[in-house]
Amino acid sequence: MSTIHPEKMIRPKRKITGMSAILLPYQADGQIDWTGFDGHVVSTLDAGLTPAINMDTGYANLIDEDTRTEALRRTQELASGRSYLGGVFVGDQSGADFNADAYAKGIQAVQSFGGTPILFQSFGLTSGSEDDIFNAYKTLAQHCDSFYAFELGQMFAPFGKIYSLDLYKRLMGIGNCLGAKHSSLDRSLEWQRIELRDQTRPEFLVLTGNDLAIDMVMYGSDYLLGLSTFHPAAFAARDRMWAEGDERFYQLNDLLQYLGTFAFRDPVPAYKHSAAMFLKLRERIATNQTHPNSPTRPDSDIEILKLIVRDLDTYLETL
Ligand SMILES: CC(=O)N[C@H]1[C@H]([C@H](O)[C@H](O)CO)O[C@](O)(C(=O)O)C[C@@H]1O
Repeated sequence: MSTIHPEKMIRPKRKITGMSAILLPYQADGQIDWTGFDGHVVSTLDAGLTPAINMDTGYANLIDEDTRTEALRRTQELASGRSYLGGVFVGDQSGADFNADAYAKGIQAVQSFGGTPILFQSFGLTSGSEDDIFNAYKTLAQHCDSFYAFELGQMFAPFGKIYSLDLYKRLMGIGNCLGAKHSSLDRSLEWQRIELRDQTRPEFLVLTGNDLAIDMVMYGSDYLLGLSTFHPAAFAARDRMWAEGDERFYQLNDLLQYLGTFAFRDPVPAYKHSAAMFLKLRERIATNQTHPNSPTRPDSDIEILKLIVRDLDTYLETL
């Protein structure tokens, strides 16, 4: 039996840290829409959220080195001193050894543009024993000023791994590891992490990646979501309401959750097309095109997303 009592964990008026995975938009001719990217990074920063670039929403596993670097260069300039996260993705194959050099290179690239690295898992990072995994993070931590870890369920990526609580505790003991994104879609596992964090290192950020349970912030999670890229200002407004004890938090959260449940339905990776459709409807980007190798949604989604845009706009106007 679990010892977790979620009802006792609710943390009213907590200040939420919001991080948002930035969508990489495309033009009709298949080129990257850098103007749309810039605008989106700026509106995320201006809303008060921390942009996370070169994440899954930025097609981390599909883009080339030059694109990754260009995203970093632009974000550094736009952030002008404000903090942002850059994904460090190491593509390898099942059975591969841990490639510390490839991680170090990615970390160095993010840091050279003033970003904070968030380390994607890889086969090489997650396939060994818990001691091996811990030692790998210890090695990588030496290359970082500070960094974030990332746990990903296997339904998302074959190299993903959700760690034992014991290993999670050891990772929290790495001083310059500021937090970890948790993407298991399992509330219990996330509550366990929050509880452990509260007991051992209260300032460590448990960043929910659960777009199907965005209310995890009520219990002590912060977030690094793909969903918040659809409407950074709405997320920021919701977070402020929680911090102020404003009961309107709940209705805004409900609207955003409806969007999340729709956009992150099976097949989940097509959420990037949903995001592009939504941002296009909101006239934030020029097209709803995705990376050519990314799965798509049917056009019939657009009518539903239009209703959600309308409901959100109507609600935000009443505030
Ligand atoms: C449910 C979940 O974890 N969603 C997250 C996804 C998946 O982790 C990723 O699609 C797996 O490949 O990644 C993000 O979009 C991202 O980092 O860009 C954030 C989003 O909150």
